[in-house]
Amino acid sequence: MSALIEIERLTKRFGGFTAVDDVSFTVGRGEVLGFLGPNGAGKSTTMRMLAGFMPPTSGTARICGADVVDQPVAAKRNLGFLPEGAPTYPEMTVTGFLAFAGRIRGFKGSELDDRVAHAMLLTQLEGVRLQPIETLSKGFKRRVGLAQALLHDPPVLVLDEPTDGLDPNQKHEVRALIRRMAPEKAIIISTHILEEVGAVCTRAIIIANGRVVVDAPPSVLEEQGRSLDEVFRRLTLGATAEAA
Ligand SMILES: Nc1ncnc2c1ncn2[C@@H]1O[C@H](COP(=O)(O)OP(=O)(O)OP(=O)(O)O)[C@@H](O)[C@H]1O
Repeated sequence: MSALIEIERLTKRFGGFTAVDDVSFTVGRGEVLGFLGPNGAGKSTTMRMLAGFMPPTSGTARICGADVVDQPVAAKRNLGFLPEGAPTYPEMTVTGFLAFAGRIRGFKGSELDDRVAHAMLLTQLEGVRLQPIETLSKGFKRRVGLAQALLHDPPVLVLDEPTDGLDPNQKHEVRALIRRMAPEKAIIISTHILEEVGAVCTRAIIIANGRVVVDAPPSVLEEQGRSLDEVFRRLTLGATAEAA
């Protein structure tokens, strides 16, 4: 079976600046891809294009075979996307926002209630279910975004820094949740926490200046006698200095 995520020669230019430069890779079911790179490397821009939030300058992205530009509804049906930052609609309560997201996905009645309750259970949000999102701490806001991404149990998850702002216990919980879901899904997570890659990822891609510089399982990178931290610095320090 073909890969659930297919990115081919994806490129994004902002004026004369190339943020994502000819990036190609695929992710199959059962893979958790760690997407790494220094600040400004192009991770969020790549994820936004894959999620259909930003049109590419050139190249294509497909989710379960559906092109994110030409077949956006089919692509989004199979995608859960956690963008950077906090969920929109800050004045909504947690359940209000998740029910709204569920209705947009076409759920109603008891199925909608069940999906909202299950997503809150997975992300441990029951204690704040009636609180407006704007009054939540950063970590809880992050978990609301994650609950929204999981609501329809999609086969593809694209999670931009899913553990950003979480306390150590919650980081542990979210990593365990990703590992539990992994066999059935294709998952991309971006992170700056290199230990997270060893903990949850089956594969790591490092990008620098918008280009892929490494694509390998974390164990292979570490087998070369270097820690992932060393590999990261060796491959990206030059790139950052060049860009500066
Ligand atoms: N809408 C935009 N207009 C102009 N430049 C942009 C826009 N969005 C992103 N960029 C630039 O593209 C580059 C890549 O940004 P991106 O947010 O994808 O990086 P990142 O790898 O996710 O970084 P970080 O680790 O800091 O989140 C940066 O130089 C950024 O300033």
